[in-house]
Amino acid sequence: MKLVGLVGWRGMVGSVLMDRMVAESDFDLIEPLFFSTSNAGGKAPAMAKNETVLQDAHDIEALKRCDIVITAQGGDYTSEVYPKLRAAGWNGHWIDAASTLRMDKKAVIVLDPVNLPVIQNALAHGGKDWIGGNCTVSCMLMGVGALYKAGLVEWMSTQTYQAASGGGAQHMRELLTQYGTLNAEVKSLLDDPKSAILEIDRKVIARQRSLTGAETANFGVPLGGSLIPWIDKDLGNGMSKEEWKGMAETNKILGMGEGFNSAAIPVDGFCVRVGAMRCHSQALTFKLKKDVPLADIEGMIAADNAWVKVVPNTREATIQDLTPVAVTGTMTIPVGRIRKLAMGPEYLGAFTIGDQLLWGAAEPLRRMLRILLEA
Ligand SMILES: NC(=O)C1=CN([C@@H]2O[C@H](COP(=O)(O)OP(=O)(O)OC[C@H]3O[C@@H](n4cnc5c(N)ncnc54)[C@H](OP(=O)(O)O)[C@@H]3O)[C@@H](O)[C@H]2O)C=CC1
Ligand SMILES: N[C@@H](CC(=O)OP(=O)(O)O)C(=O)O
Repeated sequence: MKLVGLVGWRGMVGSVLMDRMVAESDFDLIEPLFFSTSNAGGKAPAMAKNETVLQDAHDIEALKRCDIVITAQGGDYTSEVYPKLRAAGWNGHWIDAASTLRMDKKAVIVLDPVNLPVIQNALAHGGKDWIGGNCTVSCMLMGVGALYKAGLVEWMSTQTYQAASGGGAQHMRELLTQYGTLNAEVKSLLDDPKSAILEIDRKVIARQRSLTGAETANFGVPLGGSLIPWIDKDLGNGMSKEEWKGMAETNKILGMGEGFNSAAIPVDGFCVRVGAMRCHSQALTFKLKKDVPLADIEGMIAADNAWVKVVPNTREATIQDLTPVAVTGTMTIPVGRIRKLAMGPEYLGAFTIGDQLLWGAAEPLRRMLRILLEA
């Protein structure tokens, strides 16, 4: 059995990964070796078999024992440990949730329902670095990858509605705490059906504007009852790094190079943080290369993979099935609001949602592990 090192397994992404690995009986196929950055020598979790002691995640010799390392520990860990491990001559497979290595020429961004041929080609050529994509990009391609595979997309514009979980566990806590704070501010007025709504509104905005310090430590500004139209670093050219990833990673996943060559498909738009918990939603506008009947488009999308689900473009189906509340904790990727836009028959609109901890982070890694075990 392959010795598989697991790093970052108790974090938020790592815990979702562990749950999925248990659900899919992946531990039956591997000898797991659990690592920790904070508790080396401690007891490994229940999934451990023969190796029941937590290893030091910075111990290169311990990592070198592994045939495969799968990490959701974060980018700083990858930046520090990966080069040392390779420099020490380790030739194993590195599967990583962090963005650090994504655009490295040797690395493949893994999303096998979309790019299995790219993965297989890299495997055949000795590829060893398998990196999970940006959550927004992965969830989008799980939904509408069919249109790209069919060569139909001239360009795509995205408007995202990204959940607090994308920032990490502390961001989710901060959002909920803010909601609680705002509710407490107007509780007595809410309890009184005769109170004036504009009085409630005035108190809420005053409290939102007075949120400071620990109350906004993670997002920097209030998110509860608001939104933040900037995610990740400022690239200095008017674009956020999250927006840059849309084009760069989409093209790389599809095997079209690093994303900004002349053959690349333009993908651009605005990435916005909203007060959802762990589902990223996005409104998509496509310019197709030709006019394709709507029924054909829906059929193509529905047939693309086992998880995508076309939601009829009706009010009732949309509000029931096309929301973060409906999708959270599920593997389903609904795609709805599919319709031709007023700009012309080649212009297509759609709306899609994905659990950013499942298809957006953990699941592509787990499936890459399976591909390696079955290779
Ligand atoms: N959050 C997201 O949406 C996405 C994240 N990623 C990547 O995954 C990385 C990890 O993200 P995420 O899982 O959110 O990070 P977490 O902060 O939840 O976990 C990272 C590590 O923090 C340590 N840790 C310290 N305190 C705790 C605690 N109380 N509970 C659990 N773990 C704790 C653990 O390391 P140890 O056990 O060694 O102490 C853990 O592995 C990110 O940095 C990013 O690179 C990728 C896609 C999406
Ligand atoms: N940036 C994403 C989360 C994330 O971790 O992305 P990446 O894996 O590209 O760093 C968000 O905030 O929603």
